[in-house]
Amino acid sequence: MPLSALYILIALSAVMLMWLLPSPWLWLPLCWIALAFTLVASAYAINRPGIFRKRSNGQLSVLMRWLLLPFHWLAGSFNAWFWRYDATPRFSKIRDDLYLGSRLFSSDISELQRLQIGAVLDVTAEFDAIPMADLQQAGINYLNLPVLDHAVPSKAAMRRALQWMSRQQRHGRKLLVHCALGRGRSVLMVAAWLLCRESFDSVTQVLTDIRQHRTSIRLNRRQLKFLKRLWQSQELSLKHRLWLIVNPVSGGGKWPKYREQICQRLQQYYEVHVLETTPQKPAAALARKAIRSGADMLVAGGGDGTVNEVASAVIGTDLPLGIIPLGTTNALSQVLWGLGAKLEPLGTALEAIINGEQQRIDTARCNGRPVLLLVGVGFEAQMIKTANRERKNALGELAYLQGFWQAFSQNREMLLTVRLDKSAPFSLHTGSVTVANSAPLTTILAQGAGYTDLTDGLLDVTWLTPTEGLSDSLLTIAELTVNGLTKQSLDINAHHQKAARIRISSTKRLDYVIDGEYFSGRTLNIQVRPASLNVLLPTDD
Ligand SMILES: Nc1ncnc2c1ncn2[C@@H]1O[C@H](COP(=O)(O)OP(=O)(O)OP(=O)(O)O)[C@@H](O)[C@H]1O
Repeated sequence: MPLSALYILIALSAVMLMWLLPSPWLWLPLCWIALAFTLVASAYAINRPGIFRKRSNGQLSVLMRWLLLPFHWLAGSFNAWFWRYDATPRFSKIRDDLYLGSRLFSSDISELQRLQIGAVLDVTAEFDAIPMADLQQAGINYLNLPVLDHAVPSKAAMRRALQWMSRQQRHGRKLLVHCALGRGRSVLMVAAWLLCRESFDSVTQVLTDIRQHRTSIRLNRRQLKFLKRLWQSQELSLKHRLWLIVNPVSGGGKWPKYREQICQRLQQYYEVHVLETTPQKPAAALARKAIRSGADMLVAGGGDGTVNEVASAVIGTDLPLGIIPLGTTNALSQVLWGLGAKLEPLGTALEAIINGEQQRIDTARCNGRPVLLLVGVGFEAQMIKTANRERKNALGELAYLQGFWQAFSQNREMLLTVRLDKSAPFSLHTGSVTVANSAPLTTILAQGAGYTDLTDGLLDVTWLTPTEGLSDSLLTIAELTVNGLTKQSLDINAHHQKAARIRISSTKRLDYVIDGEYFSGRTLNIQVRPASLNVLLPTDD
């Protein structure tokens, strides 16, 4: 009987009991049982492991844990009963660097350490993993690929897990793949992994091989069919699938000039798919499409606006983001790669994508939109408004300089109410406020502290005291420049504070920019998202 049918039967039995038993005291638990099993049955019917809301740290959401408590109780009791009578060892060695096993508990950490396991792939959707802090303390990397019991993962999710396994292996880490009982879902992943890595004549052969090390393995018909289809269509390969999303008009149209060079180099290492943006097909939509198609890595080719849009699709996931700076200023790559971004932007970018390392960086959200660089109110917004596409095409970076100077000389002031974290709101009379997640030295208005840190889990708020006359404005610019060069805050006309949550409001409509794109509104709610984006950086050597 399919599991969805069994669960719906349990739900119906609970409803029947409610009808048969007159006691209202029993209605609440029976209602709970009926609801929990109906939800789980629907998730099984349409293969949606997301119902359990298992997060990337392996923990289930508190709400779903409680809502589905009757199901968890049944599943947990069944597994406990099964383990009691099952003679299969908890962990079976399949290869020197590969183990297959059943559900893990915190008490298993010492055994994992004894076996020198360095990475755990958990393919359950319905159970909490060992707390991340315990795994980290034991030096064990963790990935969850949520799959429902007796079901199969999506092809894209499976490819990502295989890439992760490949990375763990490259770093010399022994792998343990586990599900609840170590018989089905985890076997599917181990078989797929071995088919990628070694040479076999058939799926049956690889399963026979695994069975020699763990006799109790048992793929159901659906899992077997899934594996055979992947094997026959030659989709079990470890060549990374890279989606390059390019804005062809960024930087005055740099893409047509470099297209061949970029594609030729990347194709030596990746299966490359290119998608070009149009005003109707924005980069964010193309990035989401790439993820649905099974991308292992996304690369944004364009200016900071394009990078921001592509990043919006991968923030909060493990998918790595590469950047090819084809824009006018390319502020984010300046922050990430330092001088390399200016001296040899293309070479540095390709090197990072091909041989680079992944690093998690902070991002932020402003009024529901992602922020990689900064949110600017006042001068920054005026500057971006002046530096429109035509001016950027004609003048390049000078367009920004022209806009910056215009904004400073017009010196329009605003009256704002600002609240930093939980402190009391204060009124601010100013020409410029920036809230920066990251800003290179050239983003002068964000140099209140003289530097920004992409990994501190905080945002840098810089605001300027109103100036009177040109000489005063020049002194403010000089102060911000000195801050940036010395990484110190002079705190004369430019003031700075760090915060994780910022609210800026005004009685009038405000123009503001997010990563160089222009918006307007009365209130800005900005919040940092620590370590939420996985970017590719060149290695030190
Ligand atoms: N095919 C296209 N034609 C015209 N505009 C486009 C196209 N594709 C994307 N855009 C627009 O381009 C803007 C993003 O540009 P992007 O930031 O990548 O480059 P840039 O402006 O040259 O660089 P920088 O941000 O460094 O100044 C977005 O507003 C987006 O809507």
